Amino acid sequence: MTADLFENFLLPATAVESLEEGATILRGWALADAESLIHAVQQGLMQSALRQMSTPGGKTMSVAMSNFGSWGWVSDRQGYRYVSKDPENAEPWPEIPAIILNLAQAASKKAGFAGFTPDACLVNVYVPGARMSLHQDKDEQDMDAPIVSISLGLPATFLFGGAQRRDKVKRIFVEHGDVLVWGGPARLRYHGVAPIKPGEHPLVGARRINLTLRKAH
Ligand SMILES: O=C(O)CCC(=O)C(=O)O
Ligand SMILES: [Fe+2]
Repeated sequence: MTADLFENFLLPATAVESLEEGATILRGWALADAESLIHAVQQGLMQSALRQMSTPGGKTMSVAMSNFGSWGWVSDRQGYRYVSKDPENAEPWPEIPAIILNLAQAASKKAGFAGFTPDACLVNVYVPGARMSLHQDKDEQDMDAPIVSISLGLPATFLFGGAQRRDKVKRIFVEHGDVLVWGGPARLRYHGVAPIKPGEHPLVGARRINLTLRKAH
């Protein structure tokens, strides 16, 4: 019996799927750390609570959000931007928990982007019915840095489009523990999330949690 038969015995399987040049799905990459990640998110949210922001056009977003890191993404009547303090409490955003930072850095390296140093972690919480319409992530200063997106809780259909809004969209089923990385030639791809289907996840209930790590500055 060979040793390598047991080499990865205790590690959950991670399958690496290439979506296109610069875009990778790491299936199950966050699975082993999921409980610790969720715990870290809950801790951070005690300091900077979830809130439903409004779009520049005045609509309330269906996704509830908060941020960890030196910079937090916000939206209001003035537009989209990164700010260093939580407008709700005028305090700096909580630090990015080490477990989240380490995982994002390992994932980006695995996907071909070594040296990723995110300074912003957007926390998106979806309840069934919540969605995110097609958009580009373009409020960051450094387009050389990739985006790492961690999915926890209820599954979702991630919409991954092209360089133009009208381009064909791939529908990607993402579930608890999956990590998406996109950067380089794929950095400005349109993307979004289809309405979350009703369901119950054993760790987080009727919710999907998404952590999006970026380098804002
Ligand atoms: O929830 C997701 O998977 C995507 C979130 C996203 O695209 C964003 O926050 O910019
Ligand atoms: Fe996005």
